[in-house]
Amino acid sequence: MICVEQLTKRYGEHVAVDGVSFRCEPGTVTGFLGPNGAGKSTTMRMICGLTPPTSGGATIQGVPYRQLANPGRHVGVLLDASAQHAGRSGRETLALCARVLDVDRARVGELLALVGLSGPAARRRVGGYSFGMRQRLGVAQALLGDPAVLILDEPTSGLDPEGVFQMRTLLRDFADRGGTVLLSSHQLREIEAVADRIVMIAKGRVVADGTKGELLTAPAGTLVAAVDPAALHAALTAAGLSHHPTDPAGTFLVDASADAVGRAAANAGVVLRELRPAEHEGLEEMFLSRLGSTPQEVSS
Ligand SMILES: Nc1ncnc2c1ncn2[C@@H]1O[C@H](COP(=O)(O)OP(=O)(O)OP(=O)(O)O)[C@@H](O)[C@H]1O
Repeated sequence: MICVEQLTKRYGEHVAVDGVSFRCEPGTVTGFLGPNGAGKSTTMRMICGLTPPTSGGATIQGVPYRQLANPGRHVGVLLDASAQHAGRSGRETLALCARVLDVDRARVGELLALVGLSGPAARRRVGGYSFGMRQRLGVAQALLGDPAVLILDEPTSGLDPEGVFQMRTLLRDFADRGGTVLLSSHQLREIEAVADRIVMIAKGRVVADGTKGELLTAPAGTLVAAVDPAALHAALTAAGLSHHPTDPAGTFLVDASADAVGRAAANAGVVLRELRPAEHEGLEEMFLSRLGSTPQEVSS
């Protein structure tokens, strides 16, 4: 469990994070979204005790990060994949980390395999790794202490499509086994695919916080279009089905099931060219609508 209470960070006059509160529960993946400069990394750094908050606080498993004994056994953190010693191999990096965390060295090989870095890649120096390989190593490092909580800042950036899929599976499995995941990303499709909850911030403030079901509202009803929109309108009216046009081409959103709409059209002899359940608002639409219609300036 991660609890964030009224976290605030000021840099001089600039408020980078402004009274941010949210919770991440065991068994869930929380997607942490926001435009560039919104304050995601600063929030995560404060949760992990790397940046002192101006006010407010955060706990992991009920305790501030800095008070956790051997924190890597409780929380796995990936904030900056490039912050690894360039002269060590991937295997050496994890082996050293295993000693520090006092975990079984056998886990090193297991985790290298899990993130797709076994074999020759494990023996190469990290300085020669691509950014995606460093991300993979960083995730392996975060998992090494078998923590109950993961805090990952953009772990899928730089990953190839297979890596993105593996990461999604890995995080889903981790949460399904009772783990708590806080994950920031700009890849909205990834967040939509893996997250149970969404916390979105803009200009340092929370602008959305809820389950995917709560935030990505599904308009009830059916979308229907006919070769003759006027005839369809008449058929829906005759059947007593409430409806309104959604585009100039004559597609209607009907407040009824597809069965009922199809029957009304068939009874009136109306030829349909489209009949489907209305789709929910996607994460991209939610993201843009929460930012407002005007283009955002990057916070400076
Ligand atoms: N050490 C610092 N000194 C001064 N300002 C800072 C510092 N760290 C961050 N900021 C400012 O705080 C704001 C939030 O930055 P942060 O890196 O947390 O945003 P972010 O949401 O992670 O952005 P991105 O998606 O681009 O990574 C920005 O305006 C940034 O310039």
